[in-house]
This record gives sequence, structure tokens and C-alpha cells, in this order.
Amino acid sequence: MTKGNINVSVENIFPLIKKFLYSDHEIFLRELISNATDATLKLKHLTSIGEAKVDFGQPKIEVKIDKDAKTLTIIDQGIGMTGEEVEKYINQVAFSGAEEFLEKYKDSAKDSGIIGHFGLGFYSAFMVAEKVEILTKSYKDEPAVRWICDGSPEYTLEETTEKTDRGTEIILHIAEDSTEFLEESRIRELLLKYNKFMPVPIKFGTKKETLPLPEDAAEDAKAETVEVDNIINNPTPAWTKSPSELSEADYKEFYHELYPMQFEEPLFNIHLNVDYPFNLTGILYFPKLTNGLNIEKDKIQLYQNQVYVTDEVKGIVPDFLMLLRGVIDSPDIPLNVSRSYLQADGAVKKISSYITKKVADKMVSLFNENREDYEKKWNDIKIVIEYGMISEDKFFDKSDKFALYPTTDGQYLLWSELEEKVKPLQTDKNGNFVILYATNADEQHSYIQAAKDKGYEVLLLDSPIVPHLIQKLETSKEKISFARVDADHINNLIKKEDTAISKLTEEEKEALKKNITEAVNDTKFTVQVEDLESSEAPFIITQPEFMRRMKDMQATGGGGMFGMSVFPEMYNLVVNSNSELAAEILKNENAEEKNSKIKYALDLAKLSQNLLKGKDLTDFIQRSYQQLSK
Ligand SMILES: Nc1ncnc2c1ncn2[C@@H]1O[C@H](COP(=O)(O)OP(=O)(O)OP(=O)(O)O)[C@@H](O)[C@H]1O
Repeated sequence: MTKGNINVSVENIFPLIKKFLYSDHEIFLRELISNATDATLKLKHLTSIGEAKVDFGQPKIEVKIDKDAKTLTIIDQGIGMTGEEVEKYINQVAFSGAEEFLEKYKDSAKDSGIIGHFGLGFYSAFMVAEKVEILTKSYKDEPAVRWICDGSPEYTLEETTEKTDRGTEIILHIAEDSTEFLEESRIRELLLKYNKFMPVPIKFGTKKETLPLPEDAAEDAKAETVEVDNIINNPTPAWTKSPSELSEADYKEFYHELYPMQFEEPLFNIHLNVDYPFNLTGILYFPKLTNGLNIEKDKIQLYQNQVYVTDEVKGIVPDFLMLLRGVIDSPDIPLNVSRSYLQADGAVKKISSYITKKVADKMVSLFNENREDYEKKWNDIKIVIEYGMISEDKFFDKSDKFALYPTTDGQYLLWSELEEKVKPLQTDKNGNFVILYATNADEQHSYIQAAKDKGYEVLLLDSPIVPHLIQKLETSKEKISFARVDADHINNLIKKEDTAISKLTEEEKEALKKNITEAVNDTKFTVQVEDLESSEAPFIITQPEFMRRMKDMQATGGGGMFGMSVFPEMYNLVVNSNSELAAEILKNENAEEKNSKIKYALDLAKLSQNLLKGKDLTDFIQRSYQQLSK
């Protein structure tokens, strides 16, 4: 038997490990199962290149709890270790055997999926165990050994005949403060969290399975039940397969495997697969963003060689795609990811821009393959696309091929189609293409109607980030501007050469303006007398585009200008000088009647802008009833 001191530079590394190495104690299981997986994959590799002349068979990893003995054991049927190797790989902390293996078999082992890198994973066992035993037998024809260490730097190592089969057993004597890890439910939870898609089958207990009845079975025959291994993982999850092997149904099935509590079907998926300049595979799903939207729970999961790392993917996945679901697996992402690391890491930045590009490409092909279906899904995906257009220039540059601009008539136009269809009529006298839009088809109905009467097209842009999107489009495209239909009278929104005829003289218009301003007596409203068609409404309330947009942008974060914290409510009250009511107000000499007519007309204008509320609305209704009964 050998006794010795574990070769570390710090006098006692264990308290350090316990405290600092991983803040999350539960990851010890992930580390040990990763080691067991590595050991299995190493053997697979060695048998495949003929270096290990043993039968690889169908190895699995087993996790066992013995409550009485207070032990948790992880057993693999992998490569095992000789006494010498235990000395080398276990006793010399921070000497990673995985690294050495990869170095030695550099070229052939590149794709073997080996996880370990740092040479500290094994010692995370001491976060939960007061004593750790390793019972191991190498695939080489050498005696098995037992290594025991109680958390001090002292260990014992001896040969044993107790283990006759190949592989390693890690026996953790669970410490008093960690007995939660002797609970079956806790271990099951951890296995499902970290190991659900690991590449080697993991057995945790057994389960009963009912055998199918033979075809010629008697009617009253009872199906036989057998005890089988309870395998908790799916060793070949969809993302490890090639897209050509997978049907739509497979993708959907995997979605539900990933998120068992999600009952809605995903809208579509994007299979990621890149091996240069970094390795990355994965599947992203566009979920249907319903009201019950659960961004918190079902997030994109990050894996490293099928080992779950985290679902904090900020930095790796561009912000605008955080609403998606799915998995990303990359051996280039370290297991112990920290935020500062992610932000600084070049590979991670490349991953983020690759994902952006891939999503853009997928949008183009979805649109081209089945436009009708894409249009149907537009309302569910637009928020992600529009956010991407605002935040990622590369995504914006491609968006002309897949971003849709819906009209209030239910058409979905690409930018090029919008230009072709709408630009000729909606270009103003200065050559600017004015794009009219509404944010709410019901509330802005009368304005939409006024625009349509002129033959104009009105877009329906109703997502909350639209003010930002519009700003982005206006600064990126030449000679265009957006105007909400109620931003001004339609004649002023798209100014044409023709001058309107007025029934009133300039002096009369001035007098009318004065009358109305005094009667309205509210600084929120700027009175503007305009020569409109006599059939148009006498009073129209509009809200200038700039002020409203700034206000909207502020409400959705950012975009406020001049350090203004609160934008004042500002409206224009457009008075149609050619309307009968204008003439009537002007010539009415009864001051009281004049006043009440102006107020009544103002209320009607407010009503059509959805601005008449509370007491004003009640008063208005009362006054209207009085009028009726006169
Ligand atoms: N179950 C096992 N079977 C065979 N060898 C093992 C087993 N567990 C650990 N080893 C050996 O011990 C070495 C050290 O393991 P450890 O977990 O500390 O580091 P690692 O796996 O190389 O890297 P990481 O810190 O990323 O886990 C491994 O590289 C491997 O050679």
C-alpha cells in the first residue's frame, strides 16, 4: 500500500475547493459523470483505432445511493486507471489527464467529445463528501486499485482484488451537511438538469416495464412485467444528428423533450451546425409568443459536449434572440462560464454573430419556401425580427429579404414591394417617400379612412418597439419618412403642389382662430386653420409625429432627447375653414352659443381620437341628451 501527500502547492486545497471553486455544490455530480463519460469515450476511441484490444460492448454509467452506508456511487465501464495513473492523474491535482490524452491523440481524438480540461473536476467531490474512494481497474491487464482520501492532503492507494471488471467506481461518503445528496429525488433532479442528453446511457435504479402481448395471445392473457434499467438520459439528442436525418415531427418531439411543460408547438426551428472557425451545434426554436409568455423558465440551454452548462446565455446569444428556445452545444465554451469571461472571449463573440447570420438566412429561406405560411406567422415572430433589425446591423442589412410591412388591409409587403406599390403616389413635393402607418386600426380608424380616401396605403405597425424601428429605417434609407396617420391632416402629411381654395378671407381665418383658441382655452391644443375639402370633418385633433414618437420611444426604453424626462402632451386642433361649422361659428354673434358649439365640436374631435375620458365624457353625454330632448 502506498501512502502519500497529494501534490498540491497550497498546503490544503480542499477547504479552498469547498468554498471557492464552485459556488454551486450540486455541480460535483456533473463533474463526476463527465469524468465517467470521458473514461467511456476514451475507451471507445482506443478500441476504434485498435489500441485497446477489448470488447467495448454497450457501456453505461450507473449512479447508486446507499442511504444506510451514506454513500453515493458513480460507476463507469470506461478506460479505468492503473495504480500509476491514479498517482499521476488523481494525486497531482490540476494535472489534467484529459488534456494529456487530447494532446497525445491530437489528430484522431478531435471529435471524440471529451469534456475535461482543467484537472480539478474530480476534487469537486470534496464539496459534498467527507471521504472519497476510487475503486478502479484499467482496460490494460493490471490489478485493480483502491484510493482513499478523507479530505486532508493524505491519501492511501493499494491494490485490490475486490474489483474484477473494467472501469471506475467513485464512492462518495456524503458529509453531514450534504445529506440532501442521499435523497433519490434530489439526485434525479440533478441528473435531469445536467445529464439529460449526455452521450453515454446513465442508469439510476430500475423500473417496471410491461412486455407487449404476443399476437396470438388469449383474450384474458396478462401482460408480463419485467424489471429494466431506468435510463435517465437520451444519449443521442436531436441536435447531435444531421438535419437530413430529422423530420419536422422529430424537431417538435425534441422541443417537448427539452421543455416537458410546454404544450404549445414551436413555430419553426433553426438547426445550427458549424465546425469552423469554432465548433457549434444546436437547434433554436421560435416559440409562439402568447400572453402566458414564460421567458424566465424555458430559456435557451447551453451545453458543452452534451453536458448542460447553464441557461444564462446572455452574451453568447444576441439579445434579440433571447426570446427563442432550444439548445446550443459547443466544446469551445468552458464548463465554468462566468459572465466577464463570456464578454471578453473572442470565440463567444464569433458564436453570437454566427447565430445572427444563421437566423437571418433561415428567415430568407422560410419566406421564399412558403410565403403564405410565413405571413401567417409574422405576427408571432415580428417582435424578434424587429428587435434584431434595431440592434444588429448585420441582421438589418439582410432584413429587406424577409421583414414584412403589413397594411391595414391585411397585405404583407416586403420593402421592395412597398416602394413599388406605394412610393409613386406617396411621394411629396420634395421627393420624400412618406410612409403612413397606424398603430391601432380601431382607434385611428377615421384617420386611416381619410388616407385611404386619397388612395394612400396605411401600414399597421403595432409592436411596442415600432418607434425605434421607424427611426432606424429613416436613418438607414434614403429620402423616406414615416408619419402616423393622425400626426396631422392628411394634406399636410404628404404635401403636394396644389394649393387649396378657401371660402374664408385671411382676416376671417384669423378671427376664427382667435375665437376657437379662446373658447378651447387649453395650452395643450394649438389651433391651426386649414383649407380642407368642405366634406371633411370641421375639427380634427392630431398629434405631431416627432413629439409622439419621442414619447413612445421613452416608454419602451431609450431614445429620449434633450434630456427631457417627461414629454408634454401636445396636440394640434385642425379647423377646416371650408366646413359649414366654421362659417357658422364665425358668423354667430351669440357669444354663449358660439362657445358651446366650439366646445361640442372639440369633444367630438376628441372622441374620434379616443381622448374624451372621465368627467369630460360624462358631461358630453349629458349635454348631448339635453340637446336631443330640446
Ligand atoms: N472515472 C474515471 N475513469 C478514468 N479516469 C478518470 C476518471 N475520473 C478521473 N479520471 C482521470 O483523472 C483525471 C483528472 O480528473 P479531473 O476531473 O480532476 O480533471 P479533468 O476531467 O481532466 O478536467 P475537468 O477539471 O475539466 O473535469 C482525468 O483527466 C482522468 O485522466
